[in-house]
Amino acid sequence: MRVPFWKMHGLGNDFVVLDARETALPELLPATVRALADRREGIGCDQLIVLEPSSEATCAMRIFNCDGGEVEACGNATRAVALLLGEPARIATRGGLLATTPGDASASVDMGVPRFDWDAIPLAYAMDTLAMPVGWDELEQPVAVNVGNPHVVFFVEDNDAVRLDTLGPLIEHDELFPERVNVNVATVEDRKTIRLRVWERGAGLTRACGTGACATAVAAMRRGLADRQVAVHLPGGTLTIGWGHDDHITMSGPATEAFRGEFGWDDYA
Ligand SMILES: N[C@@H](CCC[C@H](N)C(=O)O)C(=O)O
Repeated sequence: MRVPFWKMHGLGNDFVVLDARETALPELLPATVRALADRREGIGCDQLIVLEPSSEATCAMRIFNCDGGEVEACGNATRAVALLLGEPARIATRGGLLATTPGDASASVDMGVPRFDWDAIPLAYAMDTLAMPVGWDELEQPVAVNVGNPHVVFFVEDNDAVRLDTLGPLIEHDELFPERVNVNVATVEDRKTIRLRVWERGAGLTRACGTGACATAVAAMRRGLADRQVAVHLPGGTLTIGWGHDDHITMSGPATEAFRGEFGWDDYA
């Protein structure tokens, strides 16, 4: 079976997008996801995205990290899919129903309402999620936020100096996080500007993470460090994040189609 795909990215966080809205695909096993995502032997991506039909939305979007695991949310991929759909849409994800508005090589997404209760993150036991009494070396007292998927956010003097390649996996796999966690290290430049690096659950260091930008912006706003709209600068570029008085987060930023192709399913199954 030949399967067409789009290769897309949002600020360098890249995706292989498969369209199963009209023609169903065979069952997607974790090993197939890993093989397609492999940058040496496969097509290569941080996340594999599958579009499916939905009775409640324009389409459903399934999200798989490059380690093969299926997850609830991906901000950058939602903007990429918004661009593919080409008109205002509602996209059903495991993390919630998202309203999207495409622009010219960009898109805005209503990312829904963030959650802060310890069991909604989820954490293994009850604690204050605005200043968690935990630490890993120089990373201490993070904020925990669920924006469809789980995040912890550490505010530091200089986020470029943090050894995220070693601390990220330690924190991701800590038993405090029963569903693992995305790890954000952020430096607040001023009330409208944040610098961010992200260790993504199931994908490692990426050029950008849309949900990480949302979680970090909301965490900074809850801590009283930032205004209700901020520019979040990631290694791959900048996202604008707002947290409205209706409690909804809005994310705006670029999305890019890199190329299209097709592959033989049996080569990866
Ligand atoms: N790159 C994404 C997030 C992808 C999922 C994440 N790694 C998780 O496991 O929750 C984004 O742009 O939000």
